[in-house]
Amino acid sequence: MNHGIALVRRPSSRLAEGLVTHIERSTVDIELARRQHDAYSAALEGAGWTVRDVVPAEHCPDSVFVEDTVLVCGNRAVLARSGAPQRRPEVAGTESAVRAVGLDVTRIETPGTLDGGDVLQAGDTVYVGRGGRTNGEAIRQLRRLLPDRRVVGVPLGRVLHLKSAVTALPDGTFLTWPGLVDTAVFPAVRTVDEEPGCHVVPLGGDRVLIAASAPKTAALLDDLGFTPVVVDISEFEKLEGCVTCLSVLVPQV
Ligand SMILES: NC(=O)NCCC[C@H](N)C(=O)O
Repeated sequence: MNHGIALVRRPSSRLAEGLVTHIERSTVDIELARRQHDAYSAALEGAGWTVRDVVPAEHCPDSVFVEDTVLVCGNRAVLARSGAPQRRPEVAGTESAVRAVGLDVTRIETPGTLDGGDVLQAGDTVYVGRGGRTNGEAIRQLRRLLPDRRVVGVPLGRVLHLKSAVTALPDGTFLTWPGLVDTAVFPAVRTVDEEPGCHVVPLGGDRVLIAASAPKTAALLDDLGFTPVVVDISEFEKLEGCVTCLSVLVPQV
């Protein structure tokens, strides 16, 4: 079964210089990161996604976190404008990739700032984290760009992105880690026991991508009737990355 296209972007050899905001910097093993990225891509292929590489951006240390550069909603791609100015050059390569896929392209314009990691879609609702990378102006712009969606702003606490704190399961429930975000706006919240456990990517059917650093949550998902697809992304976690941020899924419509 082919679920659609998964955009990924190979790590820059400058990955270790990536931004860290809420955690201590630790040493990144670039060779291990490359192997983990290959395994991540293979996991997507194995779950029925056609993996396409966005042209690498060697001069951008954080470019592997391709999710932050674009929001894909149906046949539309909204190019992001990061609240971290050093990440803005990453968008050009993503623009070429989403145009090649045939998506209709718009963009967040100045003074709006938005990272794709702040956007969580569930049904017709688009939750947008308001924090260090995404501002109210971008949320306003998204409402105009996605008139058929309900756009809900969510104030963030001490966390990089909305999807660092909450993600959605295919059954309509939300996984969260306590204290990072006001969960009152989300229906059917499940609190997990480990921080990386609140980062999941539904891959189609009952498969759910989750990091190896969240074994208790992987067991919970299995117990709830999902099939966890486990990937080790330790080198990306050292830069505040999680399973969501290493790809952009473009489901077949
Ligand atoms: N969506 C994501 O979770 N992105 C992770 C981005 C990590 C990167 N070091 C950054 O601070 O921008």
